Amino acid sequence: MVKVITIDGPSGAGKGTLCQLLAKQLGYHLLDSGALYRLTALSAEKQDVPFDDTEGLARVAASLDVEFRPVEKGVQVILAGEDVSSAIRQEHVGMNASKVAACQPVRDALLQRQRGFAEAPGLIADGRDMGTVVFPEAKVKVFLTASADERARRRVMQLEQAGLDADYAQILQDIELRDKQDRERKSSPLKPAEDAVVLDSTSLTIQQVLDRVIALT
Ligand SMILES: Nc1ncnc2c1ncn2[C@@H]1O[C@H](COP(=O)(O)OP(=O)(O)O)[C@@H](O)[C@H]1O
Ligand SMILES: Nc1ccn([C@@H]2O[C@H](COP(=O)(O)OP(=O)(O)O)[C@@H](O)[C@H]2O)c(=O)n1
Repeated sequence: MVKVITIDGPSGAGKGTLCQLLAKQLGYHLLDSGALYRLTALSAEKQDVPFDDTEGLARVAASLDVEFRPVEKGVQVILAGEDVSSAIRQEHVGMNASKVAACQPVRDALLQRQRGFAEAPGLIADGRDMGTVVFPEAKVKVFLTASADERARRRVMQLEQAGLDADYAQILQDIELRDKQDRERKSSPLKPAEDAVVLDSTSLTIQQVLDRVIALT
């Protein structure tokens, strides 16, 4: 049985950072499911598929030509031969990802692709519905949170470090809107699985978060 550890939670809680560290420490594979929704949004934008065209969006999701290439500083995301690692991290792409992610046919189109990442010796799965829908049998499930203020502060620092523009008030507003959309949608809403451990990282360092999750494994 492949071991799966699911890390779900809202934007900026520290999921991506934690998952990379866990994957490295445990020697497990990594699934960044949010990247698949971001790629669907970016591809739809490139192909002029409107965000209310459910069938069109599902076709885009089903036909994503994507490669996750491990590099020294994380993972390079290649879409149809083009490096879109930075492009998919833009705030507007995150917002559009949240729109396409509310569409059940898109979620259906991505489900098997996500499950395919579960290979020996194990998988760290990062997202919103990893513990509730995609890997409900996972033995270790974490729901990572932090206050909206702290998450916006972290995102501003992250974007600035990547040389991108970042306005705190705008980012806080975007984070709160995306939280609301993700929590209130009918399809796979953002919520802790019943058997998830809820971890609030607001006043924890990255190392403290990592230690607490390692202790659960
Ligand atoms: N516990 C923490 N304390 C302070 N900063 C953190 C913590 N966890 C993550 N960060 C930083 O916050 C930013 C957002 O983290 P990220 O892992 O991308 O969040 P998510 O994947 O949940 O959106 C990153 O720059 C990361 O280094
Ligand atoms: N398993 C997942 C992962 C992401 N998503 C959607 O994709 C968007 C972008 O996810 P992400 O994990 O890349 O976002 P951040 O937490 O990095 O801001 C989220 O706001 C969700 O709407 C989802 O619906 N289900």
